Amino acid sequence: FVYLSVCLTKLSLVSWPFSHNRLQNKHSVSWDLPRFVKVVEVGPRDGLQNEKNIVPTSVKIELIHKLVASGLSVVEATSFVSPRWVPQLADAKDVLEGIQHAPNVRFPVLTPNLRGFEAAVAAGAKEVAVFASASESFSKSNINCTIEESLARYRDVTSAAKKHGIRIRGYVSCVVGCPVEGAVHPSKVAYVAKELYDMGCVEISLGDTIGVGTPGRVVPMLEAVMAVVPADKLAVHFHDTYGQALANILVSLQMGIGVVDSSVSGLGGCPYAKGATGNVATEDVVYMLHGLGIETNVDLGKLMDAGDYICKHLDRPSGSKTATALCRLTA
Ligand SMILES: CC(C)(COP(=O)([O-])OP(=O)([O-])OC[C@H]1O[C@@H](n2cnc3c(N)ncnc32)[C@H](O)[C@@H]1OP(=O)([O-])[O-])[C@@H](O)C(=O)NCCC(=O)NCCSC(=O)C[C@@](C)(O)CC(=O)[O-]
Repeated sequence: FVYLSVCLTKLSLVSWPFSHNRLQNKHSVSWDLPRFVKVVEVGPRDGLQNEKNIVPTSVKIELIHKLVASGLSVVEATSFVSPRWVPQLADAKDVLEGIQHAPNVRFPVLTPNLRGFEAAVAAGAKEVAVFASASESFSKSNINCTIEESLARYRDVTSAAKKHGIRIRGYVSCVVGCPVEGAVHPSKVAYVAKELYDMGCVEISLGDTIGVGTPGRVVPMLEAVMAVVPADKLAVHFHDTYGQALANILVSLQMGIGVVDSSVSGLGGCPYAKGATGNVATEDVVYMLHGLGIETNVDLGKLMDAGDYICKHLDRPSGSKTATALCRLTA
């Protein structure tokens, strides 16, 4: 009986979407949620970049294929950064050349400078991402330059990308807090986001790199950014260090965001952000979105298969609460 009632509760949570209209409230945050959310899977890049033991290229490629098989249409594959800075991703060229490219699936890769961009294009990249920071200290520790220097580099990358017809995404890190400077003012985030948007980034992903944000801090940050960049050009990227990521995603959706970054099994952490844990788990995000009646085109079972594959390889339990709970139910 206990088993049955747990299953029924689970089913009811998954299959009875919220009535969007019934839940209107009086405040600025609305229950008018999007019908579809694009989930950007960053596990193979953000998830693996911090792993000490080198993951074989073949395992990275198989992981990417499993993620695609689950229905994800954007999988960030790797980074063309200095192998001295991120040894785990030194096989970027082999990963990008080894994956099976499908017509409706995009595989963006991180490029910190023109050199990385050129290497990515030579390996077949059709989409790249540049990554700036809203915090001066984090910019220094992550890419060894000031915010302004990074923006100058990215102007070179974006103009080269335009010539090649390559889609370009921009990240802003430390949108709520910085591991060195503490709280980051929303105006700094808005400034960097607008610069990236103006230079031609078609989507700006706002990263709570160390996962310190709460909805109370995320809402004013988004308000500041949305005053200068349209909401439909924004994505959110939460790490789950303090267990706030799903709450932060929910308020972001309520404010009109329709793109969410996440990492299978909650893998991740930035090598240059001490103490930061993984991204919010994709399985948890998909479970919440489906529970809200929001479509993602992602098959949760197949996604869990991808998570299981990489967790077995890394010899660690999944960081996804959803995957853990559903595995227990079926054990
Ligand atoms: C930007 C640099 C290269 C500057 O690094 P540098 O040391 O200042 O620059 P450099 O020009 O002196 O280059 C150092 C070495 O790297 C080489 N190099 C130079 N560029 C490249 C390249 N593209 N690809 C391959 N190699 C490269 C270069 O040739 C040289 O080689 P060496 O002479 O020592 O043999 C370095 O700091 C770097 O690679 N940083 C990347 C760090 C990184 O990937 N961090 C994690 C990203 S996660 C993040 O930012 C947050 C995000 C996006 O996930 C969102 C969030 O969570 O909030």
